[in-house]
Amino acid sequence: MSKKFMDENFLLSSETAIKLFHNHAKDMPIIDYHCHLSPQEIYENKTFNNITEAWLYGDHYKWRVMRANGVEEKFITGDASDYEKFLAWSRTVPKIIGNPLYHWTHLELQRFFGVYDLLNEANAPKIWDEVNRQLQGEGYGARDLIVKSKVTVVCTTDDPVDSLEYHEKISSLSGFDASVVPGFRPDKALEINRPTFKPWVAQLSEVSGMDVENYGQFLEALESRVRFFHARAGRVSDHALDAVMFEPATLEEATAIFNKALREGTISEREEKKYKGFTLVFLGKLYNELDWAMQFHIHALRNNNSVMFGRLGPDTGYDSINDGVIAKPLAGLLDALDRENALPKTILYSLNPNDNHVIAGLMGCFQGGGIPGKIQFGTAWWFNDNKDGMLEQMKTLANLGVLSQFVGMLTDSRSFLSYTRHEYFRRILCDLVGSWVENGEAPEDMELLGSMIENICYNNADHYFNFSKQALVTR
Ligand SMILES: O=C(O)[C@@H](O)[C@H](O)[C@H](O)C(=O)CO
Repeated sequence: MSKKFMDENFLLSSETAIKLFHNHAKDMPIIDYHCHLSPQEIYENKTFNNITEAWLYGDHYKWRVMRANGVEEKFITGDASDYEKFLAWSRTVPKIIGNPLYHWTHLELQRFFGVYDLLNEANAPKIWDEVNRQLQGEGYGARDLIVKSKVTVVCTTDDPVDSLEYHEKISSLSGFDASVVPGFRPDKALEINRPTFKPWVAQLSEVSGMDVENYGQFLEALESRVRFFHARAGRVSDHALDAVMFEPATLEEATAIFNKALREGTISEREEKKYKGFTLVFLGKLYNELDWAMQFHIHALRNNNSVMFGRLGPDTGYDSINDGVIAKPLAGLLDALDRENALPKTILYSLNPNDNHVIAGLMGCFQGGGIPGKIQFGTAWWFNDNKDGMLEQMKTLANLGVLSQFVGMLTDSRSFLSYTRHEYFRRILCDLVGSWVENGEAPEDMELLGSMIENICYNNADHYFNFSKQALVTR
């Protein structure tokens, strides 16, 4: 007898898993420590004219499967109407069984709108009307969805030159208890060989109010932005290391490379490794001083379709997974910081599951400082953000490290309806631990296991990130 589709025990295959989820995971609040939500939309409590706005305007996960199902771009990112785009998505959903979007779509319909129908083209008009009726009613603004999802912290992804005006405005809102904190994402400061570098250096000078005519001034201005973020409750950085490039370098070498890049525009691969090596160590030491967590998102292969990149820009569904050597350069980078007793709390994610054991093994080389889970193997990211990817990441972490110190899930999303990904993760986590109990691999000690589950769902992240409860810290 097959289980009912997505019932209250969805993904839970044992009595132990059911108890762990319903008694310990389900009602825990959420710290979403990495996402791409707009602080402005949060501040403005953005409402959605229809479900296409909320679901399809920025979600390249959906765009990819629509394309793979033969939907014309007109109905994805083109000039079709919102209703036509919703119909195109409704035709796609029955075809994506096995993809996590099939579950996420129905979880979001269930949890936010009380709709338990399977979305398809036939019932699309009815669901469109019902969901839009609710969206246009009370309680469906961006902030309402955050509160409804029991989110206590939203950590956005922000460029160092960002004014953070909306984070400041949100912090002065009364009656909105969630903290919306900035995440320091200095990719443009590191990507010295990209055309964005020189204009970004000029922007850095302008927003910091500091001359940036040499590398020393560049580092001073960059530091001023770290402290600007810190004063606004920023406590995490995030780096996209599409390739892990590290070579030890002196200040003089990094200075010469910086000047050459500004003067000539391009530098050699070795020079790039040295520049990134020195700059990442400089930033890592600063993160450590401020007790920030440093995140490395490794091995994305971005913007592979040059025609569509030219037409739509980045983060539009044309990225994939990079491969290459990360073990030695990553070890060198972490060791360079550790040697100066300045390795911050660090979370390592790789888009390439082949890196899982490399990361989980390396993680164990730099734990310490009395900080539980100081070095984290980050939750299954992007193309790994599915049942198999999550299980692989958690089993690898358990086998090579300490699963009970894991800081758990994040949405990494641009949609305010994505918080059900935390529920999805929590169900998979509880089923994994429950399976160990069923097999006699873990004791049926519900107090012990319940505490482990609650810690992974929330308490570990609360302790690890120590986000200021005070939304704006003037320090
Ligand atoms: O942070 C990143 O670089 C990626 O998460 C990127 O933003 C990507 O578009 C994404 O959202 C994957 O979930």
